[in-house]
Amino acid sequence: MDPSDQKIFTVIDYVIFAVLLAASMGIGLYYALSGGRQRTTQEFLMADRSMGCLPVSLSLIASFQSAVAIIGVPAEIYTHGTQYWFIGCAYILGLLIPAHIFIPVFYRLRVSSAYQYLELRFSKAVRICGTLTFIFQMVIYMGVCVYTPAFALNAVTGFELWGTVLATGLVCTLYTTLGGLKAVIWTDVFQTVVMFAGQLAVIVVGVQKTGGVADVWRKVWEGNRISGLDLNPDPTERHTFWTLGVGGVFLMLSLYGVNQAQVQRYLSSRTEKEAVRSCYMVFPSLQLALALSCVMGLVMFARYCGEDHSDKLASSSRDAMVIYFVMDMLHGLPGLPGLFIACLFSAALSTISSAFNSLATVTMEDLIKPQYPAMTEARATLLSKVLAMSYGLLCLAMAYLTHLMGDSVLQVALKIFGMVGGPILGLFCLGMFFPWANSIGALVGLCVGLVVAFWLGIGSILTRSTRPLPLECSANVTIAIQTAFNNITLSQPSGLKRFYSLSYMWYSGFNCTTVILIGLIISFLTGPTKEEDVMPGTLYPLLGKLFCFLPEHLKKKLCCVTPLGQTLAAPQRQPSQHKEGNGLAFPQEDRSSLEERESFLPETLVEYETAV
Ligand SMILES: O=C(O)CCCC[C@@H]1SC[C@@H]2NC(=O)N[C@@H]21
Ligand code: NA
Repeated sequence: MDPSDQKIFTVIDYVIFAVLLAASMGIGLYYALSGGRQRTTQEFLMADRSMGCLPVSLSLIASFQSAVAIIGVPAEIYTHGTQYWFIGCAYILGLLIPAHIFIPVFYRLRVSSAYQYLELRFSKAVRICGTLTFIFQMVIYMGVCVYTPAFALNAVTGFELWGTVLATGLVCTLYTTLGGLKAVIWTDVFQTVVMFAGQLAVIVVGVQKTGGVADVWRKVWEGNRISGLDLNPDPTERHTFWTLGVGGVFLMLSLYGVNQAQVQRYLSSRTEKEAVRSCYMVFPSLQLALALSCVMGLVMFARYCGEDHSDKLASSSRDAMVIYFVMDMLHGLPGLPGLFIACLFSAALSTISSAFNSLATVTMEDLIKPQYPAMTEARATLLSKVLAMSYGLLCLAMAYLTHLMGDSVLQVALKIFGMVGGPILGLFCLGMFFPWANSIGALVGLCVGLVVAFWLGIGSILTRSTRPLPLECSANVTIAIQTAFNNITLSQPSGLKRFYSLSYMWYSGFNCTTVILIGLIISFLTGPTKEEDVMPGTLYPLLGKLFCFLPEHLKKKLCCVTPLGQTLAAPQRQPSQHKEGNGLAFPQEDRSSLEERESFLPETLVEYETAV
């Protein structure tokens, strides 16, 4: 079946796609005209901190589950087998650590942007560098997210490419600009449901058309697509339990721990407990999303293994082959191709809108407001909307740049997170877990971390070649080819080549560690910070918890838990400066939330608060 010539999309398919765009617009308009009508930045950027854990948890998933995962993961499973599924093991620590370390610290500082933390802990310069790094990361990532669905569809179905990119970009910019974070979160909820429905439809139809579950299982098993637990410790091995299960934890922390898009959702929760609960609720839904995309890849393999389809897709990549598979399964079933298109664009829209909104937030809170503190709410909100619009247009330009990247889109996205998200994670860990770290150490650490990350990333693009598994699905052929492959002992790269061949799944962990090490070394060289000079509430006594077996005097030196009774030197700030939202001082809190904070913050902080 060559889909490009057959009429795939009936009217109903276009209607379903149009309904998705209209529904998203409708939610955007609803929040533009209801509630506070998006008149304050607290509402536009923080949803009035009024959200419940269900919408927040679905929105957390939608933010980093885009068309890249919907297309890239099945392509990954089809090509390399189910090893990638072990990334699910990283979701355990990857969500527990944000829930019990990052969320409490951010929530109790009541900041609007994660990068305000960097000023409280270090200095304004560190905050600005962190913000600019985040903007860089999200703009590139948005480009990949806009481009992926449009390119893949165009390659297979002739679906109008730039018209789609424009329609997606404009609809998304509009409802994000009109409805603010409330609209983004509720459209994310709707779009996540559509995303799951679309993938489920493809799996059900695909299994049915490939001869049923037993047949599919036999083919993927004999096709050597069910990967065992690969405990190979070699860090240059692309996908093993270690690179995915452990390296993936750092990837998850860079996204669900310190990425502004997720931090903003945690901070938009009604209470800290709601925020922690929403983080817990991400786990089952994320596992479901991972399972759906992996099973889709297995069904696709079962359908095509042994047949040679490369002629039909000579030009396009494995990614486009996923769309070919979907259209091959769904054509002739009116409405289902449209449902999958809606699923693809739901995945893209929910990620892009989260990126727009978080970019507008940090630009306002971290770059503009501190320069113009006297700006009125009305002007600040208007400016936030203009920013959301301009980031929308910028991402369309980035979409074109994506055209030039080589790898599979999943690999491109994960490399971006590793190369840029890793150093940012390192910066926050340096601040939260190491009281001695000072601003110079943080700045130099971040810069060196980014330079090394890009040196490694670009080096790997220039030297990398992944070895796909053979596409045969009869056991003996596959094993024969497999052993032949293994017998070609690839000359083990040495020195710099070995450095370049580090698995991209280790980028987050490697770059995070670089920032921490360099940051600590420079801090010690330039005079480490004394723990009493550190702003209370910006440290988490991780070392104290890790080394709880140490004797008390050693622990005191190591882990910054200020013993009870010593009141901290109250930072030289007048109570009048306690302004909500600028994050530069602790806002006056009513007793209730103060009690809530008691459980976590070093006791002395409570004394400090009551003393002030
Ligand atoms: O889908 C994307 O846009 C990016 C690819 C997935 C990003 C990471 S992988 C681990 C975690 N699980 C997800 O579904 N997304 C993030
Ligand atoms: Na998404």
